[in-house]
Amino acid sequence: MAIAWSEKASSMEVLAMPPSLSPPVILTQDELKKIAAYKAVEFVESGMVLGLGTGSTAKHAVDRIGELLRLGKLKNIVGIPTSKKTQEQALSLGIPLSDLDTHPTVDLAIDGADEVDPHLNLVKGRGGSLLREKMVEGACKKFVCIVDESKLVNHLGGSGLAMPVEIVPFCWKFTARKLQNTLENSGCVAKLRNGAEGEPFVTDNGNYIVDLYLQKNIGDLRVASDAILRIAGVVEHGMFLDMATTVIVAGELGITIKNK
Ligand SMILES: O=C[C@H](O)[C@H](O)[C@H](O)COP(=O)(O)O
Repeated sequence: MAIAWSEKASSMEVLAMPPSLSPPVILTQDELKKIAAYKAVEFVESGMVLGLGTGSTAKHAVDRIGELLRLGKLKNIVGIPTSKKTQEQALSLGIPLSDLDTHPTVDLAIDGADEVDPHLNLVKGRGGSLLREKMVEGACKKFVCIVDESKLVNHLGGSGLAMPVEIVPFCWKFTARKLQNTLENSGCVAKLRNGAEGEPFVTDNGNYIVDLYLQKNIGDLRVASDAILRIAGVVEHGMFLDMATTVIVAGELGITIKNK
């Protein structure tokens, strides 16, 4: 399956696992995430402004950057975190932080994804951080996405899991209904995301998330994106179209690097 997906690569490199991790050792999903993350950090150079992603995969990359800084192997790094959680992690590791107001151009961002299609389009935001991620990764010269092979899909929405949309809390049911109606040809079901104790999940920006579940292919992604963004009440959606410049996939056969 991974090979069929790789055939769409504009440029692709398949790397063998390090000897210590070669089959028949069965790696956990978290170990695969860590392998992808460490590979991505090899792209980091001293003096860079870095977008620091959010989620269980990006966490490994942030840990590694902190470690290399501590060892003196990286110097003069400035990180721009994509969530409050990543901000806390980076601060705890002593990574100097900034923001897009001060550094409007980011050299490199490293972040995970929930889905990756054969054209390197992504679904992001199942952790709720899609807005800040899209702002930071949209300001990057290079965006390296890191995933384990379970994230590969034939088309966005193809996992059957959530396609997140950040919306304002005001009259959220109205906005959720509009979203569902807009994507009705895809058999869309829109559900408000709940957090702890059944309360609505609230993003770092004070907004809600509506998760879209699509029973059919969404079709033209640009058309769907534009239609979603035209709905008043929508802040941003989790489709990251043409944003990743590189995707690093860690799987049981090794690491695959796909470049745009
Ligand atoms: O909002 C969360 C982010 O978009 C994450 O990058 C995405 O959900 C992937 O997270 P994970 O690496 O934990 O699977």
